[in-house]
Amino acid sequence: MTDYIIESQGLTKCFGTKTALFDFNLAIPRGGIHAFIGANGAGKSTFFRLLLGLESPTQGSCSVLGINSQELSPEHRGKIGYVNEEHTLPSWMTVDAVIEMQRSLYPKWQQDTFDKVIANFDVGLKQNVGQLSRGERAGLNLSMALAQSPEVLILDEPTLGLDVVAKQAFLTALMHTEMDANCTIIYCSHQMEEVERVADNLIIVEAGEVKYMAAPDDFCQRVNYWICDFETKPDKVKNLQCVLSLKNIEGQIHIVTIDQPAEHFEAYLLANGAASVVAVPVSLDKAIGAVLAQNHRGHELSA
Ligand SMILES: Nc1ncnc2c1ncn2[C@@H]1O[C@H](COP(=O)(O)OP(=O)(O)OP(=O)(O)O)[C@@H](O)[C@H]1O
Repeated sequence: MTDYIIESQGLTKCFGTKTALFDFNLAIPRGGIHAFIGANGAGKSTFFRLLLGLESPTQGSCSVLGINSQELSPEHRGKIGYVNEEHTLPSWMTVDAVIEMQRSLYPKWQQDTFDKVIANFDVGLKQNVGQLSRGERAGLNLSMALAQSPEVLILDEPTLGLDVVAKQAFLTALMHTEMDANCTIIYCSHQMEEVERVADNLIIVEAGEVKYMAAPDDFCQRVNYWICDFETKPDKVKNLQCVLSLKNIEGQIHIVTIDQPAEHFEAYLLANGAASVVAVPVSLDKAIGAVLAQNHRGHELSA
């Protein structure tokens, strides 16, 4: 039987008249890095807050480590790490005092992990936390979260605002530690190059629902990209359900489809006004971009 470390069933969360999550069903197996992807306001952070028991569901339920999120004890919480974009830490304390505080709170604290990860960042132990740069604060936060030896680590936009070097250091530290510690990492980011680099599994959230869950390569294989010459306007093609996007770029029609066998679709295009059809490889970035764009703006056509 699969060991699911995170599960949700029929999870719904409304804020007044706004529905942030609706019938959100998910089962995440233990281990690996699972990337949450979705447009702004899709419901990702709301799901994390429900998972951590910081909010209560309107309907349905979710669990982490096999425990209903509304019933997490301090001991369970000690097995869950959470890092968000704000990297909130007590600004008046010195770095070594914060580390000492964390070390005393987490019985499974691993000093060697902390030392290895913090070595990627230029953090002085005697500095006040408030004096650290954003990247240094992110590094300190990640080092402490990983040293806690969490079974689940939730990273919600952890690299927001970091420069390229700090971002690389963050990702390198994260990937090495994940392999060592075998914890399950939930990684939420809008940065597709990061997702491409770290994710074993993609969870694409759209308007409060789980839309797709697949390994990155499997997801890419479901998406096709076509460049065609049309003699007439491809209006019929535009409205097909499998078409994620259709754009006129310098007189050629670029079409992205999902879950549509390539040979069938090529024949369909040729039978419906295309004079020529060329299939081009799809990057993960493009595949995800097309899925998110569909929900954002609907299909585009300026033919
Ligand atoms: N406390 C709240 N009160 C009212 N509405 C809320 C509250 N928290 C979230 N929402 C709404 O719920 C929806 C989902 O928000 P959420 O923060 O989960 O999105 P997200 O996917 O994390 O977005 P982003 O990528 O922009 O961070 C949004 O429309 C948001 O305005």
